[in-house]
Amino acid sequence: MKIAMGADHAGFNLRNEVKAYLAELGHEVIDAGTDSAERTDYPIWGARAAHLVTSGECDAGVIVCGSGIGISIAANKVPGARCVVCTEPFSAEMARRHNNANMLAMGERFVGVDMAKAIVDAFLAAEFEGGRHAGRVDLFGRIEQGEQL
Ligand SMILES: O=C(CO)[C@H](O)[C@H](O)COP(=O)(O)O
Repeated sequence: MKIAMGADHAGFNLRNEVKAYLAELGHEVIDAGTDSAERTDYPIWGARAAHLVTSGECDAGVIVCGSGIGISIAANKVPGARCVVCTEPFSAEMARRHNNANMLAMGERFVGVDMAKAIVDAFLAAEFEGGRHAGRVDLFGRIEQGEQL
């Protein structure tokens, strides 16, 4: 798969670890930055990674900040992004199976490297189930269009 990545300063180290892991697994990583551990603003990197996914350039995204929260909020402001913060693998699996999540966010201050790898494995292995879940995911798009459900 082609995977977009992004991180702020607080997610920089974990992003690098996960990036190397994804490459080991044979995935192609497009890194939206940041490029150093210098303090920066996570919305920039979440949005840049999200645009790589929603444009179709990448198949999925993995983004990291201190908690995973802020960068996921930023990513979810980009129409078409469905980003979830996960601290354990089962949430990552369910986010794919039921919610068709296309981006995973994690917090370097919350999860260690081994847990992050397990979360990524679960996220990438799971597939959207469609069926009754498809209509619900379609509603996300209608909300983005400004529709009041
Ligand atoms: O987790 C985050 C956003 O949700 C950021 O990484 C965190 O807020 C950065 O904090 P600081 O500037 O104190 O390093």
